[in-house]
Amino acid sequence: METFGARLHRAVAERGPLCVGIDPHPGLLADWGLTDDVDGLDRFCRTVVEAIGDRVAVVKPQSAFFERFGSRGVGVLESTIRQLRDLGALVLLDVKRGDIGSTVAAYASAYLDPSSPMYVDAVTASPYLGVGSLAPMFSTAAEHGGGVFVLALTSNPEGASVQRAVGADGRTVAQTVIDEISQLNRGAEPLGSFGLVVGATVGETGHDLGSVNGPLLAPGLGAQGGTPAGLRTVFGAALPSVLPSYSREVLGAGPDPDALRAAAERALAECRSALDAVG
Ligand SMILES: O=c1ccn([C@@H]2O[C@H](COP(=O)(O)O)[C@@H](O)[C@H]2O)c(=O)[nH]1
Repeated sequence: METFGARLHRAVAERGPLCVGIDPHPGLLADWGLTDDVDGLDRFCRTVVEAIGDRVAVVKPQSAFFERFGSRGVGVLESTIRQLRDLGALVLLDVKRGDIGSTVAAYASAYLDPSSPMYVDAVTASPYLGVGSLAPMFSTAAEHGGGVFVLALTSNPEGASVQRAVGADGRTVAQTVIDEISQLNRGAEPLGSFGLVVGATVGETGHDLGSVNGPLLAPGLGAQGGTPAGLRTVFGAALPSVLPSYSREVLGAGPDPDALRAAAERALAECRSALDAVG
């Protein structure tokens, strides 16, 4: 079985280093001339899938925007996931789950077990009940070729007060997360399956991201003010492992599928040149 790290490495080689988020904000539904209901949600997602599902390496639906419509919204999420996977995109569900280990095991079955209706290639996870509490996600992901992206230094300004807090051993919370994920990825080739989330907005991190040997998801580009040029400052020598992620910046170009495609292509070109400028 091919690991998530290997599948991601191949997808990025074939389609380029870009993740596009599906975040159907009420304002975007309105801008697209859609109703703020399940039909509008479904139309929005089908348009995004049609425009980019066969060309973007990773697509990241934001679960919150589906959950707000209850079970029918979750139904749209399930069918969006299926359509994206059929078109060859890797699906990273942004759901930021975390809990005590026995409950994390249930989340792992929900998202990372291929027999689940909500099965995706990877999920985002929150480490604030302890990275060790996420162990069932890591083991289920490893068993089925899935991936987990753990929050380390998030793109929002409020994150720093928790993530940069210093523990008894002198390391920040973020560095503890970085170290534990690096340990999980040790020796993996061509890339580990366990990633980190590090916002494109955080500036120079003062943290060691060089030994992670896994993907570094960089949200916060575009709408939150992060820029491709700024990625070098944030990631330094770890730049080759970065997976830049845009949602509103690309989605705002819709509803015309050609315009959405063009926005994704523009984002990819800018990220490629920023990432290629290493060294
Ligand atoms: O640190 C983080 C972690 C996750 N996100 C999520 O990414 C998108 C960003 O959307 P934009 O429209 O590109 O701002 C959204 O789903 C967030 O929940 C993040 O922004 N920062």
